[in-house]
Amino acid sequence: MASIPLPTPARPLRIGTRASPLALAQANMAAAALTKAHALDLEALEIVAMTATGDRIQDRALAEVGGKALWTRELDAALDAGAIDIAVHSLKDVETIRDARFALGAMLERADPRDRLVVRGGVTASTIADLPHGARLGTSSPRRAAQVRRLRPDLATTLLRGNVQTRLARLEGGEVDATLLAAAGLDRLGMHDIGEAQSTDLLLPAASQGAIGIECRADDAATFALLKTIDHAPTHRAVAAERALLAALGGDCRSPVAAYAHWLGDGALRLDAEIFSDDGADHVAGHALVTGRGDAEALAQRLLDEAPGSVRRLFAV
Ligand SMILES: NCc1[nH]cc(CCC(=O)O)c1CC(=O)O
Repeated sequence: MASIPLPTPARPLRIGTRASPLALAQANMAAAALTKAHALDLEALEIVAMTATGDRIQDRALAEVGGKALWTRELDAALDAGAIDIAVHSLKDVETIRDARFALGAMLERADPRDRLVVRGGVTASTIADLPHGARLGTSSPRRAAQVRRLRPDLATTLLRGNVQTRLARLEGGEVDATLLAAAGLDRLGMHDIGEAQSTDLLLPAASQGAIGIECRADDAATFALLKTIDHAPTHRAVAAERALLAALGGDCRSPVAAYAHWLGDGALRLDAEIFSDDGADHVAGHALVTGRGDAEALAQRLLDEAPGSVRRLFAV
């Protein structure tokens, strides 16, 4: 570790992030991990915030906007140009197949991977099953929409976009009766009391949910070595399995896919996955013990083999 050149106030490490409050909180977590691991001077790190395409578009479903890398394009360009040294991402929003110019040096320890159900004032429900008949649930996630339609075909799922604060404001404004948000995001914003966590048995999370990934340029060996020192290996291996499954399906964060890997008491890694048709009417679920990429890919293939056409048609395999 002594051989890794550390950033200094004279040559600070520039940490690139999106400018949303959640992204900034995550960038500060990455900075804190580096500071703690290496007793760095605070001025040895510099946060560089930028707006992503996905942050600018608020009125349409991102699935409709199309195109790739809605959350990463600006950070990728800055990293490639040398304007920043590392980029901190909500890994859930990052494409599974990345340009070879970038290397994922670290994942921070995963936070609570669950979704929380948040209801507006005047509605009482702690689970999806409790929601009043016909309630309107807003989400921008095709996965959450499909899961909710499957559990509660009577609910009206509508589009609700924007960052966490915007969604909560629109919920309180009465636009919808309920929404689902990642516990990790709420907690990182200090909103520990907002919403009720939903069991992963009923509502399997998205691949990478709750995981923060930190990338550097693939040819920047010193920064890669620095990131390695704050990598949380159990998180990295679990999340890599989820991402391998999603990649094998040809999916991304806009696909109706849920995948969650967690460590069992005996040291084995169990990967659970579900894939849905758009309307949530059809779905396939399965799980496997995984020791590497191949096992996750095999589970993806098994799910596709078992899936009805309505589900299979969504995936590019
Ligand atoms: N797609 C938006 C997004 N990307 C990551 C998070 C939460 C933080 C995380 O999962 O690590 C969120 C908000 C949400 O889904 O509620």
